[in-house]
Amino acid sequence: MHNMVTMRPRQGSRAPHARQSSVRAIVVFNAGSTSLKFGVYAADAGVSPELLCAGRIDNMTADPHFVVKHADGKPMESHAWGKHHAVDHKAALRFVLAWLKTNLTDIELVAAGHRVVLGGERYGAPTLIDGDVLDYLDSLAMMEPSHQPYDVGGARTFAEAYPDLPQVACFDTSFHRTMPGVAQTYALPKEVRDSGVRHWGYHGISYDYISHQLPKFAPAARRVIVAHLGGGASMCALLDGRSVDTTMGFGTLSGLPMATRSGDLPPDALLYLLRSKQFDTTTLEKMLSERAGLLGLSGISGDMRVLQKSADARALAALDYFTYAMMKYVGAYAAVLGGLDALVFTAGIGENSVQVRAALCARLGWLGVTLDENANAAGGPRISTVDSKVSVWVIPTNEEWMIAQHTLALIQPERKAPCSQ
Ligand SMILES: Nc1ncnc2c1ncn2[C@@H]1O[C@H](COP(=O)(O)OP(=O)(O)O)[C@@H](O)[C@H]1O
Ligand SMILES: CC(=O)OP(=O)(O)O
Ligand SMILES: [Mg+2]
Repeated sequence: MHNMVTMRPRQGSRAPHARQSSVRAIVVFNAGSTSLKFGVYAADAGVSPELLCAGRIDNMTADPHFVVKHADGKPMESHAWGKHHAVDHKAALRFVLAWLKTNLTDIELVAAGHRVVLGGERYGAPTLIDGDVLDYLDSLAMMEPSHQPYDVGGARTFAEAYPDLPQVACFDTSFHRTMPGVAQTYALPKEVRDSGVRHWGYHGISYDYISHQLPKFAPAARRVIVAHLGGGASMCALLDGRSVDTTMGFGTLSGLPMATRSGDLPPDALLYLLRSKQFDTTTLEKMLSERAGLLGLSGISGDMRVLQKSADARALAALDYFTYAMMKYVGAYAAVLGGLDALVFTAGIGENSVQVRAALCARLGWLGVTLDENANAAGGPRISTVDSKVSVWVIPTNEEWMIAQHTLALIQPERKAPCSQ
């Protein structure tokens, strides 16, 4: 075990011998739609990546907050920019790098790992990054414009600061390449399917992590649905730990309604909006990704914390719509799986919203789900009663740990990749 990382004193100079005792470490970045998360992990520790400190910049477009914690959860640093201030992903990553450089006296960075949402036809597994890889991943921004540019931009920004360090990209889409052909396909002519219009599926790094955690809690569960409910939200049907279907489709707008993203919308409605000239492709995309979903439905906010506190009927209607959409997919995926053994909630909303978990479970009584209200209020891990036919869990995701594991495995090929934390 390494000692807890130390913070450099704000005033005064670096300890003269800090370099000799420095800990070799990697930094991992996870750029989400509303946040930039990062983790610093020891590079030379045992088989499992050892966290040294972790942090995040949350609510980046409205009220950005920077928080860093030691591995044991003790606060290390916090900073707020103030309301109505926006921090973009490039500025956020630069801020984190500057903070690491200034404040961690005993860390020597040796590599970086990045979450990249879309790996395309070329990458079904994590890869070391070079200029050619970045150019290919950049070219996919045409398919997924809301995360891909700043995911790839993160690797480019890191390379500006540390041009000689290796970097690794881990893809959201990789985990879903186990889906059967029928679930990866849209009913389109071959030349269109061949141009990359297929059901990619996202949040795969998170599902991969959960698939390795769940057996510790529910070893016999074979037919599982995981609900990753964050700023972006999706559900995944897993059979024996492998993805067989998932709600996000070609890009990150489809499937469940999200904070500000529409979720499923019929193609004829999109054509109508373009044909009637209410929107062009740019304004349509902006509306569907920034003004739709829970924000569009409620007219109040896309932030679940705000909606849950509101007594406004529009907020209640938006919450109702959210759990209704989830219920429909649970029904569909129970059919795909031939039944259901376990349901897992994860990510910002899934881990924290007692209300959303209760509302979905209440809709799933027909499937044999019985909620334990006290356990739900306490945050789990098990939130279903002992006699519930389907066990229900709250398991915090850890995409950063998963990326750290892949990054270490690629920069140290002799290292044996463990399956679980
Ligand atoms: N206590 C809470 N109750 C309900 N929702 C919450 C709570 N804390 C965070 N959230 C929701 O979690 C979302 C962010 O989740 P996260 O997984 O971090 O998102 P992302 O990776 O997409 O940035 C926000 O939309 C926020 O509303
Ligand atoms: C893929 C995606 O939507 O990611 P996030 O939920 O982190 O925005
Ligand atoms: Mg996320």
